[in-house]
Order: sequence, then C-alpha cells, then structure tokens
Amino acid sequence: MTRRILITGGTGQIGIELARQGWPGDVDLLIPTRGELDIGSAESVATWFAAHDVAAVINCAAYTAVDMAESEVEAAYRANATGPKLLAEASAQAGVPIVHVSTDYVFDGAKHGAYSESDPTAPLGVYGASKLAGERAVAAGNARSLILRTAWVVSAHRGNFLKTMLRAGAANTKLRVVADQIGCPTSARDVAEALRIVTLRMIEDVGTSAGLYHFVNAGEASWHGLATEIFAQAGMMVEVEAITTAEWPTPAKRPAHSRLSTAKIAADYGIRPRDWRAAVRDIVDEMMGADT
Ligand SMILES: NC(=O)C1=CN([C@@H]2O[C@H](COP(=O)(O)OP(=O)(O)OC[C@H]3O[C@@H](n4cnc5c(N)ncnc54)[C@H](OP(=O)(O)O)[C@@H]3O)[C@@H](O)[C@H]2O)C=CC1
Ligand SMILES: Cc1cn([C@H]2C[C@H](O)[C@@H](COP(=O)(O)OP(=O)(O)O[C@H]3O[C@@H](C)C(=O)[C@@H](O)[C@H]3O)O2)c(=O)[nH]c1=O
Repeated sequence: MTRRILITGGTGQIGIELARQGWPGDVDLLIPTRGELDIGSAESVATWFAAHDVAAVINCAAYTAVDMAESEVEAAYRANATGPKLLAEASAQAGVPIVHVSTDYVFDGAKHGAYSESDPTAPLGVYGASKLAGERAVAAGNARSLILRTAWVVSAHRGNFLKTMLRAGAANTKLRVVADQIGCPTSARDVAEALRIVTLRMIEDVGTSAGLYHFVNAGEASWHGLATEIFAQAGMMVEVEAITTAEWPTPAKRPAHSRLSTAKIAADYGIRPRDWRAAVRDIVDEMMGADT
C-alpha cells in the first residue's frame, strides 16, 4: 500500500531537499503549494485534510525572515505558531504522526556549551518566540510528534547566508561580517536526510522516539568563519573583516552562542552528522556547476 507523506514548505530550502531524498518505492510525497495549502488558515487545512489521506506530515513551512519578523509579528505567528497548531491537530485527528522543524533561535545564546534538548528556552526576537510557540502547539496538539531543531541552514536554493555571501563577494572585494555569534552551519540536504529517517521510523512506529531533537552539522563557526570558508571553497579573493555584533546593527537580536548538541539523535536514531565544511563544499560545488 502506498504511504503518502505531506510535505509543507516544498518551495523552501529544506522542502526542496526533502523531495530529492531517496524515499522507499512505496512512499508518495504530496507537496502542495502555499496556494493549495495555506497552513495558517484553518479552512485551508481542514479542506486539504478532508481531501487527502496521509501516513505522516513533515512541516517545513515557516516565516523565516528574522529581521522582518520584528515588525511583521502577526505574519510570523500565523505561519510559525498557528500553522503548526492546525497541522498538529489535523494530523492527530487523522491518527498520523507529525514531524516539525524548529530553530536554535529559541535559545538566548547565553550558554557557553552546546545546547541540549532539555535546556531552557528564552528567545530574543519575534521569529524565535513564534517558533517556540509553534513547538509547544505541535507537542500539545499531537502526541505522535517529533520536533527537530536545526540551525544556520544553507543550500543552493532560496535565500540563505551562503548565497548572500556569494552574491556580495561577487560585487565587493571586502566585506564586514560578525565574528562574535557562534553556531552550527548546516546543510538543508543533511537536515532533509535526518527528517526522512525520523519520519519513516515515526510512521513504522517501531522503537520510535517522539519528542524533541537537535540536528546540525558537526563543528562550529562564527558567521565570519562561515563566510571565510565559503570564499575559500569558491576560490574567491574576498577580504572578510571580522566585526562585532554592535558594529552590524539589526532589528532582531540574535543568540551569541547557539551551538546544538546532537548526542540525543545519535543515541536514539543513530544519526551522526558530517562536518559543516564538507556540507559547504557540496553546496558550493552544486552552485558552481549549476545555474541556481
Ligand atoms: N533557514 C534557516 O537558517 C533555518 C530554518 N529553520 C526552520 O526550518 C524550516 C524550513 O526552513 P527553510 O527551508 O529555510 O525555509 P524557507 O524560507 O526556505 O521556505 C519557507 C517555506 O515555507 C512556505 N510557507 C510560508 N508560509 C506558508 C504558509 N502560510 N502556508 C504554506 N507554506 C508557507 C514558503 O512558501 P512560499 O514559497 O510560497 O513562500 C516556503 O516554501 C522552518 O521551520 C525554519 O524555521 C531552522 C533553523 C535554521
Ligand atoms: C549579510 C551580512 C550579515 N551579517 C550578519 C547579520 C547577522 O548577525 C548574521 C547572520 O545573518 P543572516 O541575517 O543572513 O542570518 P539569519 O537570518 O539570522 O539566520 C538565521 O535564520 C533563521 C531562519 C534561523 O532559524 C537561524 O538558525 C539562522 O540561520 O550575519 C554580517 O555581519 N555581514 C553581512 O554582510
């Protein structure tokens, strides 16, 4: 029997990579556009679920513009809190699991070690707060839910820091990038692989571990370190000046140290991420070889 999996956010970085994963032959991915399924609309969600039978939901749809969220609070909460709540309730009603993607920006970044799943959250901005509200709504709305927090996602698609740097580096010989925010750069493709593994286990319900998990690529970097590595791998001669957060003012405050520990997903699912530099290498190669 065919197992249909709903993927929301299919035009986003992680959604695109999910569609490219090697899924078992009996899996059929349903990837509606936002026009076909608007997760922030109760009517749209109800209509979509009434018309489709699914074995699981993977929610990759979100409002991800961190600075704009500070002024577009309602839009951020609609996509990041109301949407996940509606999807969790609809999937629970259908008796199927939901896998939901969240972020390191639920933390305030004051911890000097890697954050584990049991660490207290304290978002600094609207984006992080709206994502935290989404996490809570998913956990409350469907007992068969798995929330996967990731961070600093890069890919050859859509908007992300890697693409911003390649574009800025092509137009400037010198850039200024903050060096006092530390995190874990992570490939959208690797997140998609982790999502595939945990979703199939959630559907099969064999030794399944629902709950909260962290997944990021191994190692750590500052935004400055990430930019420097991107230019080195792309063979671009761009001088990257290390600056402080105070020297690059933004509407949203960002965590200073948001490294995530992946010990739990390694223990429960056997997922062991590769180093972020290898992931960046693959993306730079993809972008150099293709017209994206
Ligand atoms: N990007 C990052 O650095 C990180 C992302 N995350 C999380 O990972 C997940 C995926 O992020 P990413 O792939 O980067 O996101 P993108 O910004 O690349 O894509 C967002 C997706 O959400 C869709 N979307 C937005 N609002 C709605 C809505 N109301 N109904 C249906 N679809 C909607 C967009 O559709 P459309 O094309 O129509 O706009 C798009 O497909 C999100 O939960 C995000 O919070 C976590 C950590 C880091
Ligand atoms: C473009 C640019 C940014 N910066 C700084 C601003 C900021 O502090 C930092 C990162 O910039 P960005 O705005 O691209 O990244 P940002 O949107 O904050 O990235 C976040 O997105 C959301 C969706 C997440 O969930 C997070 O995990 C994280 O990936 O780099 C510079 O210092 N120089 C520059 O030239």
